[in-house]
Amino acid sequence: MWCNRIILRQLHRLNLSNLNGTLTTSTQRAMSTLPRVYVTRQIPPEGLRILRESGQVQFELWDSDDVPVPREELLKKVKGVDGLLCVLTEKIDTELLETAGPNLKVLSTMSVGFDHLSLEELKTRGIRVGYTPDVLTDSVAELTVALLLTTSRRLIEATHEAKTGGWGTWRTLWLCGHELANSTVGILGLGRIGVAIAERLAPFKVKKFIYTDVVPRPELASLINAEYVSFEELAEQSDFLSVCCALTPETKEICNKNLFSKMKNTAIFINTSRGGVVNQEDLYEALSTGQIAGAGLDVTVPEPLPTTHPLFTLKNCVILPHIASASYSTRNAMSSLAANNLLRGLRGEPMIKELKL
Ligand SMILES: O=CC(=O)O
Repeated sequence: MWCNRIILRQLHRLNLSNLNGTLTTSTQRAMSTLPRVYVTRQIPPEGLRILRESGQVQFELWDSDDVPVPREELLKKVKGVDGLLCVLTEKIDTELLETAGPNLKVLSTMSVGFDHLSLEELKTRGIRVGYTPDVLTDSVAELTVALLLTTSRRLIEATHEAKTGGWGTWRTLWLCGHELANSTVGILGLGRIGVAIAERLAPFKVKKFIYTDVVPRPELASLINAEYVSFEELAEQSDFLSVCCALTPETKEICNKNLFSKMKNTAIFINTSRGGVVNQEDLYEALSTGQIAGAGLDVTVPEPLPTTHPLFTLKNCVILPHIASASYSTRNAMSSLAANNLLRGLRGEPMIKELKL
């Protein structure tokens, strides 16, 4: 047994597809009894190393980071697997779970968001779900601050002007934006990320933090001295409104005409959660008519947003390609956590970060 484990670790380090036919029968037999796992993306190296060296699973991988696994291929590969490690581009729905069959007991997503998962279906089937909160909080908060400043101080417009000859003499009101000092910052959905954003914004001399959520979150709010307000008050009072809530049926398109029409016309709207919380037609209307001053979006519907989308025509809309957690250290941490969640789940142990279904 001990010997088999060592051999298996070594084999997993190698590309097994090149070894077919050279494995001894007993090793092949030992391997075929290991839980089968499908990994839907070439995840960062740390997570793959953990899976390989565990000696606990046999896994197949969609070996690309540039192209998501085609749905048809995914459905083929999940048949009979015991575990699945996915990213946010894969829809884990009834069809997929049905195709996977009853062996599937553990799903691990390399994301903090879980709107790509049919939680009800997973619960009904007794499938445990791991995800990757916390390890990305710093990275997402940092990017949110960067996006907020880029949008409010019009940095994209400014570099464009400098590069393309629009930079004439120094002008008194040219490219003026809105500053954080003495402002009110509103947070829609106060969780770990909202707190981390506020902590980073506070040194910019923000006057007041306000937030709204389904219920008050006094413990988190006390960390940043934030006041609980209604949704309407959040809209009316915020100079900067940062969306940090999860996408659920309740929050779908919650940022719509109703919200934008109540906002100040000097306000900046920032979304680093999910594109689905925003009605993009209403946002376009609000931005193009000057109802609000600007928007910074790291997330859209769909992703990628077609380059012909009207939002791309607006100077006061900064759009990033969903990169909030994209730092090397964070993506490796997410990959490790996803791999460890999966392995623990398959061992029947509590995961490091498990969703309560
Ligand atoms: O959007 C990123 C994530 O959910 O991890």
